[in-house]
Amino acid sequence: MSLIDARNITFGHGAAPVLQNVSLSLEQGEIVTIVGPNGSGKSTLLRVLIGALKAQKGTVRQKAGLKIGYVPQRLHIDPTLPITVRRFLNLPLAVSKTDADQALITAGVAGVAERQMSALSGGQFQRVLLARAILSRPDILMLDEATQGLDQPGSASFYRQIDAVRRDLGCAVLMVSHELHVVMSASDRVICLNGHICCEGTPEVVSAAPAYRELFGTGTGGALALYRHDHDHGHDHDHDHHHHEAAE
Ligand SMILES: Nc1ncnc2c1ncn2[C@@H]1O[C@H](COP(=O)(O)OP(=O)(O)OP(=O)(O)O)[C@@H](O)[C@H]1O
Repeated sequence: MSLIDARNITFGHGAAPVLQNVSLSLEQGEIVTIVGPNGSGKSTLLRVLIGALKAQKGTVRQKAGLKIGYVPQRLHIDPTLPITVRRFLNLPLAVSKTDADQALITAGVAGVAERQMSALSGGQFQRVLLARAILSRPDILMLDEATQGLDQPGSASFYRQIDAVRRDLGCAVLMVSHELHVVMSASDRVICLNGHICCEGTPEVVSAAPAYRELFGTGTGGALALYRHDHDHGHDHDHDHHHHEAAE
């Protein structure tokens, strides 16, 4: 079965629904990106999927024993509170020194273990969060706008790291992002969310879809073609859209 399978999710923080009839499933090893405007329910959807929020309608089924490594959108650490990277990695569960060091290597920040969290650059900080998520040996890595505050080379490099981590752990990746061209190029599947799912499919299919263009314009087409790494294999999970032409 799928790692996670959400069907017809409806959720509201108050009276007005934020998510309406959203269905999504994730298969082993896939990289799926959720894009959508501010306030479109992306973070809320991730929190429903991990079980932090309970859907008012619909079901979320997780494969038995599923482990999710969650990298939040923001994590505020009080700068006056001294805490080393190594201590941080031992929260909430103690891990061995070897495992911690290995996770830092996998996340691309070998050697920062004894530094203060407050002394890390934005990119290093996000990689330490990634290392902490890796330590649980997740089946799914979930990243919520994990590259906020990084410049474009910084986030491109972060996403390359994610790809490497996926290969190392063999996990699936579900991420939320605003950076359409960088992220879409690295995804097997893109889901365009605006309270409901507007369109979904391969990056090419989504970027050509009218609903996507209405939300984001057509400006990313060229960049997408540039950044897209070549997939020479077929995607057998293409969706039923009729527009299969690549982005211009
Ligand atoms: N704890 C909460 N209580 C009340 N409303 C909330 C809460 N969290 C989010 N919302 C509202 O739910 C809607 C969706 O928020 P969400 O954070 O899921 O959107 P998002 O797509 O992740 O946005 P962004 O791109 O700005 O991060 C917004 O209108 C937001 O104000």
